[in-house]
Amino acid sequence: MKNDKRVYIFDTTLRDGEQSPGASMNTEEKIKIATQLQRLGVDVIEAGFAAASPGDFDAIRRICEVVDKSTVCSLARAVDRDIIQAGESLADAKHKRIHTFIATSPIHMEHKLKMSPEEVIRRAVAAVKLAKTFTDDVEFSCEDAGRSEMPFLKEILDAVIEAGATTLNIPDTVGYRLPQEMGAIIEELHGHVGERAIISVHCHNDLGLAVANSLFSVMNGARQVECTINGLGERAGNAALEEVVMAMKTRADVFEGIETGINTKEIYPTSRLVAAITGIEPQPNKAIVGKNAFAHESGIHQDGVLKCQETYEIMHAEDIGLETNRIVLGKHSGRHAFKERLEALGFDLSPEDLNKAFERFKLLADKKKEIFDDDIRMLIANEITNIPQAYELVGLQIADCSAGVPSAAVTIRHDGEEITDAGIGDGTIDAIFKTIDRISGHSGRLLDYRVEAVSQGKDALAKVVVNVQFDENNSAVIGHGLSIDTMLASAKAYIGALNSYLSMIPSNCQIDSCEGV
Ligand SMILES: CC(=O)SCCNC(=O)CCNC(=O)[C@H](O)C(C)(C)COP(=O)(O)OP(=O)(O)OC[C@H]1O[C@@H](n2cnc3c(N)ncnc32)[C@H](O)[C@@H]1OP(=O)(O)O
Ligand SMILES: CC(C)C(=O)C(=O)O
Ligand SMILES: [Mg+2]
Repeated sequence: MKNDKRVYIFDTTLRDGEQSPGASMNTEEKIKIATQLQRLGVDVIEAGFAAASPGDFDAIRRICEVVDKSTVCSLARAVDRDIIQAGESLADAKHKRIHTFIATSPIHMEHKLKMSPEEVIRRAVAAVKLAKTFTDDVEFSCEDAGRSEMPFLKEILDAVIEAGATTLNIPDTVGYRLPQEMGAIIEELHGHVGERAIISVHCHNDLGLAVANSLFSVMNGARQVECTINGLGERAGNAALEEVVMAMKTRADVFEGIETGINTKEIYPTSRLVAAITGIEPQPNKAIVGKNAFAHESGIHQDGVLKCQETYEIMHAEDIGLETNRIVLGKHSGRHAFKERLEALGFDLSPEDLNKAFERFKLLADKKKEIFDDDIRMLIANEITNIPQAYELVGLQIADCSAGVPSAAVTIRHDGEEITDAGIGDGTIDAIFKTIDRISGHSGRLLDYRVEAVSQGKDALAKVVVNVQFDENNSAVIGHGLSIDTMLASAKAYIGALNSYLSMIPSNCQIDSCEGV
């Protein structure tokens, strides 16, 4: 490791990030992001490419009005017109940088630029000199440095340092390099440049190595890292700022006191803002800012985390500005996590009831991807009640009601015996309720029927509430039913109402003995 400890974070979300297909942002949106990037503590905000369009020029100009701590940077080809526009776009910046670039790899020089290496050096020097007339802070990039020849890189870097460049950026423009290779390139260039300028890296993610390559570069002397929020950027994107920063923080033992100016608690809010504005959501399993990055789904992990967070967490959700980690209840969860969530929701169940509830929870989790708090509340309210379950639904079959007569076959357990019957109705629900009436011998009058979705998603539970009057001398009773299937929830609700009704009448007053009373 080299001695100097400060690594500058150069954010290019508004420039290279905007080069992600579909990520174009308008001026107001860019201002919001720039303001948040400053709050995050980035050292340099690359606000755009002034010559690209009047809109880009205007956005850079406006960003200069609101950003006063971070340096605002404008990108330009090694072309006079671009550099003049970059300089003009930064006129009002408190701290300004012009970033000029030209490709240095044989393939780019020959086929794209159609320039000799000598011409490329001449253009680079002229560009830096012109940029210097606008600001002292000039960055020069050797585009496609990852595929450029080392002697030529050294030659052009010497020339631009002489012309006044203060930061030398070494981009792996096409994401070709492996971490050890990138580290070796940076080590050699850092050794060559010494204290004459800051070495920067700009890694693309074509092989998924942008962050690794950036980290190896830092280990070998790079003191500026160019990166973007959520890893946005041309093609497969750039190195993700949040990953670079959190890797150096979490593995401070390896990075030996390396520091950035980033307030990591602003990482998550910044990520959300960029996702909301660009409409590009990080994948759920994306490191640091993905929806699942601090979520634990399986019972063994949940148990471990509940006992000691560090068993399965190398950093904490709070470090990046998330309120807390997430224990996701689902089919892989165990009793510890389930009990903990019940207690958090205010349920204090006996061990026996907890076991009962856990069994129901597992059955539900087999059918539903994620169990939300509302699902649990309903599950408990519905299943752990003191109402004796005189009748219990065992099975339900309904006939296709798109043509013909709606019908239902219902199996109910009563007094240890399973009874099956079938009936027809004016609709499927009517057929279900009438069949339950036939089996139980109680005839209910449906006063109200309501159905609503509990929790979120396509597989949300259906909650059915019925209000039924089973005899004229008693008031109506409410029944609740919960299932991912609305018909099943309806049958459960109706049977629930029946059980409530039966629990209200004297226990010796069974239907047989009450007949004729
Ligand atoms: C690796 C990167 O991310 S580089 C940055 C990418 N960003 C952008 O391209 C920003 C958006 N770009 C644009 O709006 C346009 O491309 C503009 C305004 C910059 C230029 O548009 P045009 O003048 O129509 O040129 P066009 O884009 O078609 O071609 C690029 C030209 O610039 C030349 N060029 C490319 N890079 C450089 C450079 N760094 N320095 C000098 N010339 C360059 C090319 O050789 C080509 O020149 P030619 O017209 O003589 O063949
Ligand atoms: C303009 C340069 C720095 C760039 O984006 C790249 O080479 O990827
Ligand atoms: Mg780039």
